[in-house]
Amino acid sequence: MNRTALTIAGSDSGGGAGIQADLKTFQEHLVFGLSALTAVTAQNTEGVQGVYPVEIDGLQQQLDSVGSDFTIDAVKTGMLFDEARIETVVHAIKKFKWKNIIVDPVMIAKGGDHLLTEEAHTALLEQLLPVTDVITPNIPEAEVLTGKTIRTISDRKEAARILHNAGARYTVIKGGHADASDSTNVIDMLFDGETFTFFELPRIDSKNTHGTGCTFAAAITAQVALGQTVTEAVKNAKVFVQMAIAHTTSLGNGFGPTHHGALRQFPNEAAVLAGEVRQWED
Ligand SMILES: Nc1ncnc2c1ncn2[C@@H]1O[C@H](COP(=O)(O)OP(=O)(O)OP(=O)(O)O)[C@@H](O)[C@H]1O
Ligand SMILES: Cc1ncc(COP(=O)(O)O)c(N)n1
Repeated sequence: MNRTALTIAGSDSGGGAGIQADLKTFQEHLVFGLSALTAVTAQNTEGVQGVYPVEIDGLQQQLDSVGSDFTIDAVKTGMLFDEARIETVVHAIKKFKWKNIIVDPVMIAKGGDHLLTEEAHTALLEQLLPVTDVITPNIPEAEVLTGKTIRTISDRKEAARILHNAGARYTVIKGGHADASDSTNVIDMLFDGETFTFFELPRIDSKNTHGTGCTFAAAITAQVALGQTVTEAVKNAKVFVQMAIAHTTSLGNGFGPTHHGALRQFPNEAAVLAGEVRQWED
């Protein structure tokens, strides 16, 4: 295990999203996980009970500690909380010349709690996007970042172009949220600035989807750290998260976490699933 990935995100005490989802996902890929916490959340499957941002000095020192000591193969950002923390993260990315920056623009937890202040949206667009390799918004996040309503695939394409023009080399607009074009399948769309690539698998009817966005972006990060192309990374991450949703064991009383170890536990099923991903370009 000689590849490393750094997650810069919030802690989810419930273990299904945030730093915990990221580190579990890195470990499942045999990538050594490093972390810098932006905030501590008191959270479970029923919601977010409290948000406690880490002091800016504390965040900066974590980034300096890992950046000055480790070679980092890929970096993932999740909950960044506010503009000051975004600036601190962008400063570290530039200072340590980190490459392979995967940005999950986490804004609102499933229960509706804000994990990023509204004032920080501009900082995300103007400061973080120019250093971003892959951004992975869900549909509501893509709508906020682009100011466009997204209902159709063609709306999604337009949003991806806007995010590309804002600096993201690759944009993945995920389809977990209401996808008018097809409700029995979930389509994730990748844009590299020229080509749109679509990845489709059946929608799983489950309420245990807490942390799917974090897990998906962390799997992309791990795959990229291992040297995969972004296209392969997105496809493999989709299989990883599909397995994780398919094998949840309802933990907690609300929206339960996914099973991060499912692909390892059921390798034959995962191999079959990998062959079932419908992938096409446009
Ligand atoms: N019910 C589902 N069945 C199958 N795949 C799903 C389902 N929900 C989400 N996914 C997949 O999980 C990943 C995350 O998608 P989603 O759009 O839910 O992101 P998100 O909203 O950021 O996640 P979160 O709800 O954790 O914030 C994508 O790869 C998507 O295809
Ligand atoms: C610390 C932290 N980071 C990210 C999420 C988003 O995950 P979800 O939308 O599945 O609640 C979260 N709930 N908590």
